Amino acid sequence: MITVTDLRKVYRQGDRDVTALDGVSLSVPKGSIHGIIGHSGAGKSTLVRCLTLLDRPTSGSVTIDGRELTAVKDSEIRSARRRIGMVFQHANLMDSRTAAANIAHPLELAGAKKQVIQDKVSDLLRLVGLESFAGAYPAQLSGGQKQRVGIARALASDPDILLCDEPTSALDPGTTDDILDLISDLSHRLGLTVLIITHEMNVVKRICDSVSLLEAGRVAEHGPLNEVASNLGGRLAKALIPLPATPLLPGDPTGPVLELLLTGGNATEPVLSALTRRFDTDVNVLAGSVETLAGRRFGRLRIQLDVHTDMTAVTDYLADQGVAVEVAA
Ligand SMILES: Nc1ncnc2c1ncn2[C@@H]1O[C@H](COP(=O)(O)OP(=O)(O)OP(=O)(O)O)[C@@H](O)[C@H]1O
Repeated sequence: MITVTDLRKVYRQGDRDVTALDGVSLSVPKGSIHGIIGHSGAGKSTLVRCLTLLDRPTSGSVTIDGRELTAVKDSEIRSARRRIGMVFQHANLMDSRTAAANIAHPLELAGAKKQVIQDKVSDLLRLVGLESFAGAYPAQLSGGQKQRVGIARALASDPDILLCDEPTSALDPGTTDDILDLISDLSHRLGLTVLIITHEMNVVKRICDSVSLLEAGRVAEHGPLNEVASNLGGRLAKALIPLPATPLLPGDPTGPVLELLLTGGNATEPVLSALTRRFDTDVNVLAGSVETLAGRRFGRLRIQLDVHTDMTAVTDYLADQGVAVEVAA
């Protein structure tokens, strides 16, 4: 379990202070996958540096499985870091070492015995699906295979958590999905707690159990995926279930426009035809999107109704049906 409480990091730049993290709190239950999403400059790299003790936070605390990281003495930093497996955007492998020797490296540094290293490395190669690539050099591996070696190396010291910093940003979409599925599978099989830092919503959609939106050093929204996706007005919901813009063109009808969010059961129910029958109104679908997130279906619709429709009655009816409604225009 990872618990971050009121973490602040202020950098001194010339004669002014830059607040990179402004009271970040988050909690990631053991064995789950939490995504941190944010634009450039939001504070993601600073958070990674504070979590890996590359930077000391100005205030606040970080605990991993109950152990306070921020209290670790400088002399204990190296052993504390071994509890955190790091996966980066680029695998940063040593070109002169084979895949197996790259994975062995942290074990050698920790002084493990030769036989222990050999056994562990072959287990790890199997775990990441690279049994037949033990002797391959990085130049002979694809981007996805290199990332698999990087993941195996991160797991070599049996870490309590896996911290992935933009692990798929340099990969093509198919390889991205393979690597994300591998991380998800490892988390489930090993009971590994994973924190994944990304600017790609696809990463959150595919494997995260929960997510935090980082903005200007603060957590703007957070929660389990199905909770944030159910919040019609939320930015995470808009990003998780995006709708294309539908600007009005000359000659378009001018009736009221509604945005609807259908979750769980009602995402598959014929809400629109019920609406048409009940209110004797035409429904014009302007945009729609259906996503399956955390095993649940979410539908988002932008619809336009007949200009004479009783909007209060419609919104009341939809709310009764458990459909979240926002009047867009
Ligand atoms: N060493 C530093 N000294 C001064 N300011 C810094 C330092 N590191 C980061 N910052 C500032 O802190 C803020 C957050 O930066 P950070 O690199 O953590 O964002 P980020 O979300 O990782 O962005 P990106 O996705 O572009 O890497 C920015 O305003 C940045 O200029």
